[in-house]
Amino acid sequence: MIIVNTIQEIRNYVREQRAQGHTIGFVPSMGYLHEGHQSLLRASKERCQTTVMSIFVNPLQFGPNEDFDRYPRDLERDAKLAEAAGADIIFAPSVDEMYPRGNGQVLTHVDVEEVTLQLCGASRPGHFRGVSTVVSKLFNIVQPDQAFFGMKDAQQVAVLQTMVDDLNIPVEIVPCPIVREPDGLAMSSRNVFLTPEERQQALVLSQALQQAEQLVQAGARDVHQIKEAVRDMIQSQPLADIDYVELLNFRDLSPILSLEQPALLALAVRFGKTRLIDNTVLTID
Ligand SMILES: Nc1ncnc2c1ncn2[C@@H]1O[C@H](COP(=O)(O)OP(=O)(O)OP(=O)(O)O)[C@@H](O)[C@H]1O
Ligand SMILES: CC(C)(CO)[C@@H](O)C(=O)[O-]
Ligand code: BAL
Repeated sequence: MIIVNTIQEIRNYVREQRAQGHTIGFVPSMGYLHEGHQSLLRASKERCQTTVMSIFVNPLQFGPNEDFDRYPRDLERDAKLAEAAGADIIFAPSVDEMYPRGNGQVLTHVDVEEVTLQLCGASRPGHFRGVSTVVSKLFNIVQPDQAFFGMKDAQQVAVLQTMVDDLNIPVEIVPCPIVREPDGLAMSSRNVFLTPEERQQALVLSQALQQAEQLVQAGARDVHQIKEAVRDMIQSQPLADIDYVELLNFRDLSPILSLEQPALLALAVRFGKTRLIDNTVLTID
């Protein structure tokens, strides 16, 4: 597995691949890889001739009281998992390489409006500004044909799709399905922080989403009623502390009163110090 740390090296590599006529697939990540990341790499490998993965814990998208310092990191382990799933090269820059002005600072930001107002955009102020700024930098550095993102971060996909549309960035955003543990918990690098008891109670998230799917299948259309059923089920677990449960129009994340299709049912819930997100897209058959 080739690992490079500088912008110059990854640019040189991509230039060589392009000279051979290869298309470039790109999987941006913050590392500490799991099967979710590997599914993105496999999707890229299927569709593109060269697959670049970036591993960068981006300080710009973390709030002052969030978990930037304790975010799990293990590049050696990541390199093995990335190689097994088909990555050709890892770009793992330092904070100074990405932000040479120092202290993770930039004077230019990319701000996507409207689709950042709700969900994680509301509960993590500045988060999506950090995401869209670093992803536009990464797109400029790697210049991929296609970029692969997990639907676990459904709002992130909406924000980045809006960014590439509005700024005419020549990359296709490819959303990929959520990968779950056998018991239903959505895979996340942050799952390692859960105590066994929190891990057990966190199963309620996927169960509550499934229950909502069943309610809709049985004819429920009232958004308030569906959200309340999800909240009640999550709150039955004493360690669960709800940040949000929202049901929005899937296309533009605008509020809805009664179920339209497709609709995004998204939630963020804390278990101890660990904040987990999950979602499902509700459709009416
Ligand atoms: N369970 C999953 N299924 C599919 N894609 C995933 C999953 N988890 C993360 N991804 C995707 O992997 C990419 C990199 O995400 P990231 O490195 O932040 O991993 P993460 O596990 O989501 O971390 P965390 O949950 O701690 O934010 C993103 O596009 C994200 O949506
Ligand atoms: C897209 C991303 C790599 C930007 O730092 C991050 O938000 C993530 O891992 O989802
Ligand atoms: N996958 C989103 C990265 C974050 O939580 O900051």
